[in-house]
Amino acid sequence: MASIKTPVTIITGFLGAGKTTLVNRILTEQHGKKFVVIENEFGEIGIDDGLVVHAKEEIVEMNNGCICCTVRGDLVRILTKLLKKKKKSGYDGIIIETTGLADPAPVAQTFFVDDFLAERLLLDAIVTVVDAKHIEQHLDEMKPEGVENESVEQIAFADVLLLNKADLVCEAERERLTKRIKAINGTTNIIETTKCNVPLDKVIGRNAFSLQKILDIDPSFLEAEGAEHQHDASVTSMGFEVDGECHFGRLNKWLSQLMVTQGTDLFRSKGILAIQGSSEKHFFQGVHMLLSFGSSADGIGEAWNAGETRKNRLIFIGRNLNRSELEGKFQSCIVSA
Ligand SMILES: Nc1nc2c(ncn2[C@@H]2O[C@H](COP(=O)(O)OP(=O)(O)OP(=O)(O)O)[C@@H](O)[C@H]2O)c(=O)[nH]1
Repeated sequence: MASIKTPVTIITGFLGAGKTTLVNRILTEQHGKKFVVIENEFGEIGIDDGLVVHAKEEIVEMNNGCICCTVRGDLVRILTKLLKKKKKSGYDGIIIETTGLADPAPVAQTFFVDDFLAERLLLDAIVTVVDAKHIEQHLDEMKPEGVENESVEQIAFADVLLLNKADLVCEAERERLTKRIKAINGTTNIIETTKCNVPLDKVIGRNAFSLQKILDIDPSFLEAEGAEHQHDASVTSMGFEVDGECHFGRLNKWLSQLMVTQGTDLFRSKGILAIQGSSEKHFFQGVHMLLSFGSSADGIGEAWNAGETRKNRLIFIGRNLNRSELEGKFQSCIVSA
């Protein structure tokens, strides 16, 4: 007897575009559905678990590599495990948030080349979130020989595309960008958003993924070991964990300076922080030169538990980053006990 397949939505988009913002929207909106979210982060340590809203939904972290290459085996294992406990956990769908540097094609391929998964899962749509303020500089990047431009791939494979951060650009820029996006992907449905404010039925339950469309873009899509995906080695991720509480004034000054002096090369920065005198978990979010702060008091993540060791986790992704300098500067924001 044929059983109904479980829908899967892939949320992709370049670093800082608004993927987690969209996941948070899906997890908080009243839609009566339960989702399992698989979060994949680029780098040695994960931050996003602390940046998703505190929800009943299950969040599965994959932090030891990029979902489109090194940890694809892990993805198959996680999905297989989730399917085996579906009856018990009773979720309606699965959402996969890729890293900002992922090529979505190999992730999508997982649902066609693994027989067990192909029989039970339906790839509903690839939803690409685009940062209207910063995308052009990434589309324009010249990549080394054999390395794909991830931001182009993410747009090319989009079934639904959110042109996000509409608040940061004027209408003329949005029109220019829309033309550029259509030149890469003429069939995607483009929705302009601010903070991914989109009705959920525009992104979930779309049944929009078309295998034929993908085969037109990439004829080797179904070949199990299709074209090897290569990341741009000049883009690196630096993550570190530091115990203790930080001085907000010093931290703010350092990060603000960093965004100004290195904002072009610093694609993404984020961190979960313990701030002196506060029981909330604080976070910062940087996308190039834009920096913002927030805390668990805003409903993102949870406050520190009584007795929990105060630990700061930070990630910086970009080019020409100096680990010891970043770590040293952060250490100088720590208040001695
Ligand atoms: N001004 C503005 N900021 C936004 C918008 N959407 C998201 N942001 C902010 O952009 C930053 C990055 O958003 P995230 O949702 O974490 O982006 P992401 O794509 O998940 O980032 P990575 O997973 O690190 O690649 C956060 O500070 C968001 O609050 C928007 O529409 N307008």
